[in-house]
Parts: sequence; C-alpha cells; structure tokens
Amino acid sequence: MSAFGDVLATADGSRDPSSPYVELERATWASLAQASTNPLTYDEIRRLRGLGTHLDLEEVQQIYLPLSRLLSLYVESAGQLHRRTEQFLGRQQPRRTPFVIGVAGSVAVGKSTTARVLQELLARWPEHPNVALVTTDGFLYPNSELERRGLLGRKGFPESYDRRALMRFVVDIKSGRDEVEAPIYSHLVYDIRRDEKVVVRHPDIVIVEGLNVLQPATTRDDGRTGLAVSDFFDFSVYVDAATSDIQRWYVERFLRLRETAFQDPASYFRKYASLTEPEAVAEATRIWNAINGPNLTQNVLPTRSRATLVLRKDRDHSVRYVRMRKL
Ligand SMILES: Nc1ncnc2c1ncn2[C@@H]1O[C@H](COP(=O)(O)OP(=O)(O)O)[C@@H](O)[C@H]1O
Ligand SMILES: CC(C)(COP(=O)(O)O)[C@@H](O)C(=O)NCCC(=O)O
Repeated sequence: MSAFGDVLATADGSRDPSSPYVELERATWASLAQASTNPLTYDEIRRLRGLGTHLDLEEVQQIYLPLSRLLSLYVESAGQLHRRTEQFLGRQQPRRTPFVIGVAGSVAVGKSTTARVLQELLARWPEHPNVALVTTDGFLYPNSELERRGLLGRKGFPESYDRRALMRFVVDIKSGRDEVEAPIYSHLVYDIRRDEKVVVRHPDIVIVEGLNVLQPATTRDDGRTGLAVSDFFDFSVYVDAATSDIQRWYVERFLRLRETAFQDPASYFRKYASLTEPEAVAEATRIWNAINGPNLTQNVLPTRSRATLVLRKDRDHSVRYVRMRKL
C-alpha cells in the first residue's frame, strides 16, 4: 500500500478532526429518519422486504431511508451545479447526465440487497423517478473466454471482467446517451446470457453494483494509467462487514440456494442440490476459501477507503455505523 493509502487506512473509522471521514453511530444516523420526508407508505416499505428474505422493516426505515434522502440531496445539488455550469459556459444544455452511484463490497455482503432497496427508495422521489440498476456480473467474460484465459476459477477477480466494455458502458451513460445496453449474467446457468441485454433508457440515476466497481485504474503496457469506472461515479457506497461474518452469510446463502435455485434442472449448480448439509457447508467453504475470500482480501477490501460512504454491518446485517467523506 502506498504511503497515502496508509494514511487513509489509519484514518478509517476515525472520529479524529484530522480524519477526512465523519462517522455516525447507528442511533445518530437513524435519528435522521425522522427528519426525512418519507416517500413510502408503511405498506410499500413492507413490500420492499420481498427483495431480501431477511430484510428488516426497521432497517429500511432507520438506515436506508436516510441514505436515500442523502443521495437525493446529492442528485438535486448535481442538477443545480449543472445549471450554473451551463450558465457559466454560456451553453444551454437542459438535461444533465444521469447521476451514477457505485455500490461495492464483497460477494455475499449484501450489495444486491442494498442496491435494490436504494433503487426502490430513490425512485419514489418525484425529482428522479427513473432509477436504473446494472450489475457488473454482466461484464464478466463468457465462460468460454474465461476458460481460454485460464480464469474459470477466478470469477469475480478484476481480470475476469471485460473492463473495456464496462468502461464503455459507464462512459456512454455519463455522455448522456439516450439508450445504453448492458449484457446480462445468469446465476442459473453460471454464464453470460447471449440472447438478452438490459437497456437503460433516459435514466435520472444509474446504480452500478459490483465487487470491483471501486478498483483503481490499471497501468497499461505503455506505462500510462487509464481511467477507472469510478472516475465517472457521482457517489459510491461500500457495503462492509467483518470477513468472518461475510463468509458465514455466503455459506448460509449457499445452503438456502441448495433448497431453492440449485433444485432447478437448468441450474449449473444442480450437482449441489443433492449434497447433505455438512457436505454443502464444506463445498461452500471450499469455494469461499479458493475464490471469494482471497478476492475480498486482495482486491475488494483495499478499495474501501475510495468510497464516498461506507455502511458497516454487524453480524446480523444491521448497520452499526455509517462513515462518509467530509465535504
Ligand atoms: N440488510 C439485510 N438484512 C438481512 N439480510 C440481508 C441483508 N442484505 C443481504 N442479506 C442477505 O445476505 C445474503 C447476501 O446478500 P446479497 O444482497 O445477495 O449479497 P451480494 O449481492 O453482496 O452477493 C443474502 O442471503 C441476503 O438475503
Ligand atoms: C458473479 C460474481 C462474480 C459477482 O459479480 P459482480 O456482480 O459483483 O460483478 C460472484 O457472485 C460469483 O459468482 N463469484 C464466483 C464464485 C464461483 O465461481 O462460484
């Protein structure tokens, strides 16, 4: 890690005035919920629980609602800044580019759940109803290409993605193109779906969720450093938890999938459906130790201090504190 990285690592979580972060304990953060106008009815919040099997109603109200309000403030300010900048430049481009939010974190930490809840909540504000969600797994190379590159056992590592295509996607969004397509990954068949794409049309906000969205730019063969997708983010959230908890959530999810999705005859993981519980725990632990754990340590965790905001979870997924960059 660079000297600068060390400085940030020490500052992580600090309430020291010299830290570039401000940290709010759960109770303080949750108290902001009362001040936020709630755009959802109680029933609508209840329906959100369908997104994550164990998503707690209180958690949505106390943590995700204030977060969506904060994000909404940022979107509003970006609109104001856009108008003033256009005025300054003597231009009159009426439409600002979509506001792009990156959601990063380990496999099984709860990125998809966080991103889907934020999508639902943000879309309730009339100022920005069109909120698109794109997951970066669509940008993984197809299995055939991963095999050709010797990367089948490294799905989720930075080199397993078509980073050029992901960058193109984000650049197209931030250029203000009306329609942008992204490929789709199927967890069922464990490969890219060649027959389908997701089309993002006139979004107000785009959430880009994935393991590696905060990866810094890589140095190219000619020695020049390129751009990183996060250079085009207006805001980023890192979903964080202790590694031992994340590993447990991974194994628990694997056990649940064994009883549900893995039963599907089309599932690539059909072979796991017939495992006994101890065998399933052993297999999930093996996959964690071989792929997702090392990827977390080597690639994902080092990007945490690049996020605008960190949601730190406790062992039951409840958010213990929120840490954000000072403005
Ligand atoms: N806020 C939450 N409260 C309770 N359970 C959660 C929460 N977020 C995620 N989970 C559970 O944790 C597991 C991983 O979540 P998921 O969103 O699929 O993670 P990721 O997208 O990071 O792999 C899932 O089983 C999910 O139901
Ligand atoms: C598809 C993933 C790489 C996640 O991708 P993301 O959406 O974060 O870009 C991950 O969920 C995964 O399946 N990891 C590979 C572990 C394995 O090979 O089973």
